[in-house]
Amino acid sequence: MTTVTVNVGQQAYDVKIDDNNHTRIGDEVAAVWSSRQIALITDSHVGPLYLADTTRQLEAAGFHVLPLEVPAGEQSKSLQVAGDLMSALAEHGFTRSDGVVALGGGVIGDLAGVVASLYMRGIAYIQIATSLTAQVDSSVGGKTAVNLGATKNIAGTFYQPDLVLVDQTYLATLPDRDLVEGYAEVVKTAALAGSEFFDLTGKIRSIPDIRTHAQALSARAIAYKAAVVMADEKEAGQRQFLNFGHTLGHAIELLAHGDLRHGEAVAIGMMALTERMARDGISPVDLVPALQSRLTAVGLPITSDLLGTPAFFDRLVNDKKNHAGTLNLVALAEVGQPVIVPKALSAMPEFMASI
Ligand SMILES: NC(=O)c1ccc[n+]([C@@H]2O[C@H](COP(=O)([O-])OP(=O)(O)OC[C@H]3O[C@@H](n4cnc5c(N)ncnc54)[C@H](O)[C@@H]3O)[C@@H](O)[C@H]2O)c1
Ligand SMILES: O=C(O)C(=O)C[C@@H](O)[C@H](O)[C@H](O)COP(=O)(O)O
Ligand SMILES: [Zn+2]
Repeated sequence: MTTVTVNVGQQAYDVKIDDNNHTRIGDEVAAVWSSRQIALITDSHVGPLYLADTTRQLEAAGFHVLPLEVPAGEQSKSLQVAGDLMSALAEHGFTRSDGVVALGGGVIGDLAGVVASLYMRGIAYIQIATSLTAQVDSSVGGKTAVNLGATKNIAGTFYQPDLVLVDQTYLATLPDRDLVEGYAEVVKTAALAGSEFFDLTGKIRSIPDIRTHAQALSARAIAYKAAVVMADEKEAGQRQFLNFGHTLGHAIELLAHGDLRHGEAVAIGMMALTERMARDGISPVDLVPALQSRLTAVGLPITSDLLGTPAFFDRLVNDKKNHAGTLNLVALAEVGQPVIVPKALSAMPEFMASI
């Protein structure tokens, strides 16, 4: 068992990484919560696989469980779905003594986090991370979000969970494409963290390699992310680095209308920005093939026709690192040395013209 403790202000919680966690859910939840009602939120892919057993374990530990299932996929990250879930909690008499457990990937974690943070102005929250994205990134740090129309993660909160359970056993049922999308966030984190972690990703040459090393990748990625979040929970400074690849990536993700997963779009965003920054002497030239080799080894896309289109530039305005018309782009001066490169939004079309 690897335990990473995330200490933010007056609140601290554990991220527990172990391939037996899926059998210990009742005990682990009971160790942090006394008896209460639990809204167990999952999606239509994870539910049929794990909802019944998770419910059984929580009930055996003395909890009353309200299972709530939403359609799988990014479209469930909406105010409508969040509102429907909160209405269900109200109908079932949930109070501030009750809690929300997210059982799923990043979509369920982000959505259930919104529900937990808004219902009665905040009730307790636990994440059981079942996808690689959730196990290396989204379950930790307290960013919750839904999308509004064409804008990604535009409504949300910073709201930390009481516990995160990570168990690579769940990945056995995760389809390859969803696994690989999560791996893009691993490459992002490794490039930010430094050469030791980045060199490790250089040894991942196939999808089976990701599965073999998932636990080690998760432990390293979460340790790095936890340290960043503890230093800057609300993204006033260094937490912006975790957005490497996301400014361009989120724009592409939205314009692809579901054809690209989040991690795939982030992979494209990391590559496009690094190529451009290398040309300006901000990023080292050899970082371009190093990133490209890690991403393409597992089949991640590295470019898109959507980059540089007028619609693409229109989307950049909604990035949370846009301050009064200046975009704070995250680039790498070296592996392990992220830097902020401010660019006027109005200068972006010319800046990216040659990509
Ligand atoms: N809050 C954060 O810090 C943060 C960080 C990274 C990504 N995100 C968000 O996370 C989302 C992407 O996360 P994701 O890749 O987990 O997507 P996802 O939650 O949609 O999961 C991907 C697919 O895998 C399925 N799935 C999940 N676990 C499974 C399992 N064990 N077995 C079988 N199927 C399983 C899901 O049903 C879905 O179809 C995006 O919305 C992104 O914006 C948030
Ligand atoms: O935790 C963070 O901080 C991140 O930026 C992690 C990202 O991987 C994640 O996709 C996040 O949701 C993006 O946040 P946003 O603030 O750009 O919506
Ligand atoms: Zn991300």
